[in-house]
Amino acid sequence: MIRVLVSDPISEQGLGKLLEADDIQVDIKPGLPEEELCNIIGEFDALLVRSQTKVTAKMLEHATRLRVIGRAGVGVDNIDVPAATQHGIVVINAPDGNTISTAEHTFAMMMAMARKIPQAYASIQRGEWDRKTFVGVELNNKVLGIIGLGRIGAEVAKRAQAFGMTVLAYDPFLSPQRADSLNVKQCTVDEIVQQADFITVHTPLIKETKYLIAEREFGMMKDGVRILNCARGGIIKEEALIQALKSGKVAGAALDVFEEEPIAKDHPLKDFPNVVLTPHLGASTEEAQINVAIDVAEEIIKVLRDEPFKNAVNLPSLPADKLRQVEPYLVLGEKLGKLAAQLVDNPVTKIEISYSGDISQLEVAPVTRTILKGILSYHHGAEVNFVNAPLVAEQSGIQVVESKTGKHSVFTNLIGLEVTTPHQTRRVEGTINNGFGPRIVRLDGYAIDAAPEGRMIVTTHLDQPGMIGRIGTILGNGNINIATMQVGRKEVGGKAVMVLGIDNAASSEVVREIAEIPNILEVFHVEL
Ligand SMILES: NC(=O)c1ccc[n+]([C@@H]2O[C@H](COP(=O)([O-])OP(=O)(O)OC[C@H]3O[C@@H](n4cnc5c(N)ncnc54)[C@H](O)[C@@H]3O)[C@@H](O)[C@H]2O)c1
Ligand SMILES: O=C(O)CC[C@@H](O)C(=O)O
Repeated sequence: MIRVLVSDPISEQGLGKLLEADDIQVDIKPGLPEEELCNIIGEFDALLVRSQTKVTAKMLEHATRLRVIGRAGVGVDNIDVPAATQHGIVVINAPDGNTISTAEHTFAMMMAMARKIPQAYASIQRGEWDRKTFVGVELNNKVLGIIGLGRIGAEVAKRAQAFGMTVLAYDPFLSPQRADSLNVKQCTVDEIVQQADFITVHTPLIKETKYLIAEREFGMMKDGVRILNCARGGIIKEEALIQALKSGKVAGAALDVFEEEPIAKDHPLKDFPNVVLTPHLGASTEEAQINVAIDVAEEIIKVLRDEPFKNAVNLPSLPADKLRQVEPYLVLGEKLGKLAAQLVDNPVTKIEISYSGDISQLEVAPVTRTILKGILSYHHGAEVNFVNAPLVAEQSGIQVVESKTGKHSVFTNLIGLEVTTPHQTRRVEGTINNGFGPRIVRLDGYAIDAAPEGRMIVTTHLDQPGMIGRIGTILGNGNINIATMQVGRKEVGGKAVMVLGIDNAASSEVVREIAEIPNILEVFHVEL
């Protein structure tokens, strides 16, 4: 039985598909302390979290069965993603489900700050009727600077234009076409901070965005600027904001997120009458919580059932149609990797992968991963998988070179794989042959045609009369049936390659006997 642990409060309505699956048992245990999570995590195949559970490297040390961590939301900063990758655990998120909620919350915060609504409400609650203190500003004709124009930033831009604002935007991945289609003016961060009346950030919190807005940027801003953060605490430096509020440079701030959450009871930001604070509520709508739970539950089921999934944050993301196009090559790639690994000694120092013909037009990153997995799992064991194979290669100091060439002179599609160790370089090539599926078509440049499956005896030898017969006799004496045979050579009497498909495993004794035949150069017992 597949077991899933839900360790944060997540909409049960959204989790429907997981809860209804016959082969999946779901344990809902929100709020467990780290110690207890460490004790039980080893029993689960999947972990589903929101933002409270901290998925630490320490916890992952105990997660011996875990295949996937699902985050019901966008930000994965509560998950140690590098540690998950190291353990070969897929991390998926639900990036779309709370976009509108967070964009609307940003807007609610902007309006609340501009019109001092929370302060006016608090005054009414105190029994006052004060119509002088709470004079606000209009959004109309103001300049809004958006830093980070992804899903949420773009929705904020649309709403701002409906309110008559001019929108400036900075995002390193913003194309001029996208900027045009969203009717925003592309600017640098410096231009934004100098020109905007309102500034809002919608980036993830990463090395490049930590303290993106700090003392220097506040110093460049217009007097009376208003600041919003509904993304992550730490993109705007709180200490610098506090100083800018004190000096009067900043006329208002609206914050949903903080450098430390929950904020301290005596947090200085609470003391400013012109600051509006909410406790990380951007995604807190009924709709968003159902949406993210549905999205993440569906994705977790796909990962657990080995079906294609799309929202992994530690894998190259590929739309489903593109993934379908490369699917046949995934099997071929892994088999070529396994074959090459069994034909070379250790340590592997370089892996060169070339894609020719049809496949060179496709997104090959997943194929490269399966090739690396095929090679590395032979030496590193089951802990190497699709998720961590590139990392294991890097950590092992293996140089990985990927290239694409156009049409191939012989094959409509071809994957070439060259594996180098300090003592040798070996090249295997494979194709997808319409009607015949994956085929190994060359070994060290010798033409062969073999299905990459089952057990094989692979030899290199000198092409001389009687070689095939002698090998056949040894295998026959060992009660090993030959299912298929392929011999490739370049010239009569020269070096040749033989690939024998065999029905049962050959003992090391049998392999040694073959190796002792005169003019046998190498013999390998291969299992694919
Ligand atoms: N308050 C909440 O409850 C809440 C809810 C959802 C999301 N969020 C936060 O909002 C963030 C944005 O969410 P999204 O769905 O729009 O994500 P997204 O990935 O669609 O957009 C993020 C954008 O930031 C841009 N970016 C990256 N580095 C940048 C940099 N150095 N400078 C400027 N832009 C940069 C990216 O190119 C991308 O376009 C999330 O990372 C999450 O932390 C908060
Ligand atoms: O789970 C939440 O409510 C916060 C979600 C939000 O910060 C996110 O990154 O998706």
